[in-house]
This record gives sequence, C-alpha cells and structure tokens, in this order.
Amino acid sequence: MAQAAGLPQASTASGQPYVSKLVLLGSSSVGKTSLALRYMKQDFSNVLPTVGCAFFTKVLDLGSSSLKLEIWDTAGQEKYQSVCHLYFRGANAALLVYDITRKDSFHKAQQWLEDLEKEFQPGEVVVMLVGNKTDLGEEREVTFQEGKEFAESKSLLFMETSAKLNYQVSEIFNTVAQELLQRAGDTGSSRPQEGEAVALNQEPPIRQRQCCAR
Ligand SMILES: Nc1nc2c(ncn2[C@@H]2O[C@H](COP(=O)(O)OP(=O)(O)OP(=O)(O)O)[C@@H](O)[C@H]2O)c(=O)[nH]1
Repeated sequence: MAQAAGLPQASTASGQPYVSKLVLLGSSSVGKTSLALRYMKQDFSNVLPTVGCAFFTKVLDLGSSSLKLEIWDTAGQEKYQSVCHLYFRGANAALLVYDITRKDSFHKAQQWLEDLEKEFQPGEVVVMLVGNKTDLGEEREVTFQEGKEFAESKSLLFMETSAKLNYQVSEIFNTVAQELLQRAGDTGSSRPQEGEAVALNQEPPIRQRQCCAR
C-alpha cells in the first residue's frame, strides 16, 4: 500500500534540525534494542524483549546540518507483528536487523523488506540491512558475502555490527542519517530556508554504498 497520511517528510524551519523517523525491524532477539541502547546510551546490558514499541530521539550534528532522528524500536516477537506494521507507517528509514548466527533471522529480514515494499514506493525509504552479533563469529550462519549480495540485489545499504563490542553501531545510524540528508537535498553547505518542507521521497532509489565493512 502506498503512503496516504503521514508522508515521510523532513519539515524544518531555519536553524531547526530535519526530523526523520527510523524504524528498527527484525526477528526477536537479533539485537534491535541493544543497538538502540548502545547508540543512545553507550550501554550494553541484557535487556528484556520489547513489548510493542520503544521510542528514542537523538539529534545528530552532521557538519552544517543537523537531523533529529526518531528511533522506533519494534518488538520482534511474532505476537506483536500486526502492531509493528502500524509503527512503520510514515517512516523515512528502516534498519532490517538480523543475527549473523541465525539464518532464520536473515530470512525474516527479507520478509520485512517485502512488507516495506508493499507499504512504500521504491526509494521512498532509506533501508539498511544490518547483520548484528559479529562478536559471535564462530557461530556464524550468514556470511558477510550473503548479506552483502542480498543488499546489493535490492539496492540496500549494508553493514555488520556488534552491539556488544560497539562495532559499527554509530556508523549505521550516521550513514542512514547522511543518506536522509542527501535525499532531503541538503548539500552540507546551507541550512534549509524557513518554512521549507523537503520531501524525502523525491529522489531516485537508494544508491549502493561502498560502506560494507567486516
Ligand atoms: N553476543 C551478542 N549478543 C547480543 C548482541 N546484541 C544483542 N545481544 C543479546 O541478544 C539478546 C537479545 O537482544 P535484544 O536487544 O533484546 O533483541 P531485540 O531484537 O530487541 O529483541 P525483541 O525485543 O524481542 O524484538 C540479549 O541477550 C542481548 O544481550 C551482540 O552484538 N552480541
């Protein structure tokens, strides 16, 4: 279904940050909450499964521009699936998270992508595939190459992370934020004019980044 209400837009007045909604999607226990907590609070601890959805905001300073990210951490448990679909309405960006030690979670991330494709027009949302738990390399079931190839085939951004070791966690959010700003037409040299509303869905589909890293 295409977006009806709540079109993904970064509305801003002069001097105000762009505002973008980012949703974390993926199977239960892949580490969505842990990635958000690591990024927001530099913390890693055993967390309880998310019920429904948790919400964080963070203002990123990206050179001459700033972006207010509203991070929506959804519950991965099957029983919350229908609720989670409500949360990704109006999203500007999505992180499709899987656990590199669980093939099933990789397949589930692919299903989430199909759901996003039903909800949004091509290129309307910045999507990054995120393979988490690289610290558990010995138990790996999804190779880096598999993740990268799938991401390339769908023109997604791709990175592997470890929330536990704080490996590439800020990078995933910063890379998505940069992509959002670029799509908002910000060149990094000027702030948007007062009252200007920038639609994030006017740009062509996502470019493949050379950001894949082990
Ligand atoms: N080894 C390792 N464990 C991790 C990592 N990230 C998360 N975990 C652990 O994985 C378990 C699940 O993490 P959560 O962050 O709750 O996962 P979630 O995807 O938010 O789960 P739901 O809320 O059920 O959707 C917890 O025990 C975390 O401590 C990581 O990078 N490495």
